[in-house]
Amino acid sequence: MPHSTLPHAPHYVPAPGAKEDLDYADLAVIDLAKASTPAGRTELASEVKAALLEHGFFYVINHGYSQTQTERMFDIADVPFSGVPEEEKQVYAGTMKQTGSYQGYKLRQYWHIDAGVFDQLEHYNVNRDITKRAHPEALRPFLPEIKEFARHNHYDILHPILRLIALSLELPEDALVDIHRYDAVGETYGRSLNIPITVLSSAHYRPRNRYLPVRFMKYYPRSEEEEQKTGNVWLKGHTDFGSITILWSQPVAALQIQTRDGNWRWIRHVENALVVNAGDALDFLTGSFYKGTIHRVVQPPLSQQAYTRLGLFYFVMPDDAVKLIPLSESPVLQRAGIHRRCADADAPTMEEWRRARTSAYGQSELKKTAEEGVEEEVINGVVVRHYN
Ligand SMILES: O=C(O)CCC(=O)C(=O)O
Ligand SMILES: [Fe+2]
Repeated sequence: MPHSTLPHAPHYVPAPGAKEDLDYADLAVIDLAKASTPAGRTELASEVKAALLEHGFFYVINHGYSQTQTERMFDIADVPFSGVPEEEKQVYAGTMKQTGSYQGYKLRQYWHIDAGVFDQLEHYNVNRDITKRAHPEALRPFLPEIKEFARHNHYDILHPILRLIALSLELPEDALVDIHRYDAVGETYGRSLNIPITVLSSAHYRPRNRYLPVRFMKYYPRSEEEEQKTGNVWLKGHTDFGSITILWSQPVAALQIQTRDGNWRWIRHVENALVVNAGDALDFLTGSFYKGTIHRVVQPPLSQQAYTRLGLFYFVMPDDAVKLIPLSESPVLQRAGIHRRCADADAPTMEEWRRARTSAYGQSELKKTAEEGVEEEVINGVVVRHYN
């Protein structure tokens, strides 16, 4: 589509880079341009393996979107927040607790953070059903571009990364691609491997998850009182629910990972790069060989505290019917030893895990543990921890 035909979106001006010298994590950079040849993929697979083992976070460059295309997506990402009246936002509010599913807005003050303080961030989750009434009016002109963005994330970024992860486990290249389909409408799958999934007949299987995993997210500066009561934590330490999360790097420093030695380190912004991290589903599928990485969001450093922070994400999950048990065919996992978080017979499907985690998040009662700042809850028989 030539640029002149695109609908106008006000330009979102991001904050300038952080001036402070922060304690940044040293993450590997995966150059996706090298993934076009078998030799390149072999090389990248070992880099991805090292990165997933060390931090569970890495950068991806050469992902196929130019700086201009990425900026345009950030402009669109701001529309649900700056371009939609508050009353209309209420109409499209999601019902996460009731349905265990993200759709539409998560409005501000929905999650309990700590000490009676609720969050100051909004997100807007896009669903696949792009019939007109499903989205606020201001967003409708951009639906074709959002759909194309989702398609690009799925086929041109996610699938190449999943091939590298499969190779790193010495599995057939498409082993993970096969359980992360874009359009899940009725077909059986898992053909290249004896993949541990619940195969439902195509006649009966209709995907219940109608939502594209695209998320726009905007954090607003908080009051001094809120900062104090929460120890500057904006979003508690957690692991993501899915297999991987693709975060489009943005300049406001606030995201931190908990390194394997227990320290919090900042994630540095890299212009037009992606920040990719492993979540619960990858942890289940690899018998904790690739662990979901704990991360949190805190108040930005002084030089960026006056700005909003706009995020753009693709939250990836295996198909709903996939049972989250280890890919025990992997010679790498066999050699490393497989650590199950629960017995295979009790393992949740992705749909069960997604719904249970979504409805509990920020709403459930958490129990303190013996460890300072660590709380936990039990979801589907599996212990889930939260870190302050
Ligand atoms: O805003 C960020 O940088 C991370 C947000 C996050 O961890 C999440 O939404 O799961
Ligand atoms: Fe997260």
